[in-house]
Amino acid sequence: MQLAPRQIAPIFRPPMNKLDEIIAHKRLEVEKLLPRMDMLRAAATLRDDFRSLEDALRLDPTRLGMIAEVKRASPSVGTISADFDPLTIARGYEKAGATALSILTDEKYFQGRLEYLSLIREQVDIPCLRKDFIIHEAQIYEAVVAGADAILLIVAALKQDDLVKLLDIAHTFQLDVLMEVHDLPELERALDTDVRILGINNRNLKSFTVDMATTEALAEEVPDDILLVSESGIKSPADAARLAEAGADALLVGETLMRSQNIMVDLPALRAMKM
Ligand SMILES: O=C(O)c1ccccc1NCC(=O)[C@H](O)[C@H](O)COP(=O)(O)O
Repeated sequence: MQLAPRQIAPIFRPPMNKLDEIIAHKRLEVEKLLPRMDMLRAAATLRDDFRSLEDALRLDPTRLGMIAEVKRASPSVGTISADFDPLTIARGYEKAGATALSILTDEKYFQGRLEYLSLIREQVDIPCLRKDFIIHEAQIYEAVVAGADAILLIVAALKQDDLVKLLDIAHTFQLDVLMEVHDLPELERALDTDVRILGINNRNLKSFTVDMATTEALAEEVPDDILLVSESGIKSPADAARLAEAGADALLVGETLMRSQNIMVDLPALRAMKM
């Protein structure tokens, strides 16, 4: 008697969204970083010159704080700046009244470099945030050694245990953390930690849709003592005023400032009156 061949059900794997893809790549980068982790941790403990992002954002009670982003390219729009000069951009932002800088250090997806952070940090006086996808403590030590005053932690990219652990390590180093959320379950997870600076990203990192209503919907749930930063897709003073009205304390703006032809006018114009 001949038996019918066993049917093997095909394994269904949903296609990776961009955030999953970036995180998968970060895991490979972290593997390469691990042999240097102990050395980086030791070097990181020597630093004591951190600039407080939180203090800087609280300094002016009347106007929105501005975290201006040094961003050469992005997955959603491709190349933003063909003749990219990170130091000139950063100095221009500082001169135009930025409260802090966000510097993309991811190479594969944003054409950034860790060296841009070190270079800029030496030449400006405002806090510098390492904008990358941090999933492991080794990246925090690397950020500290490179000169970061703050890092980004994306709730959607981390399990809760890791989120709490990485936040704790950052705070041990006096490194501020911008903790980023995009929806209510992520916000609830963020509020379950010692978060002090909360970013609401108007961009969905899985689909790239951008909607200012994201900040409007979530801001109501954020306690007053937590600094609220609205991020992404901010194009005009009208957008800024809308986000101030929603309760934002600060904005994080990349593409619009990168494309500005007159940063001395355009950057201050986005620093709307706080409500
Ligand atoms: O900007 C992207 O395309 C992007 C894609 C996938 C993950 C993250 C991404 N951006 C990170 C950011 O959140 C923005 O760089 C930042 O908020 C500034 O946004 P914008 O003012 O719209 O340049």
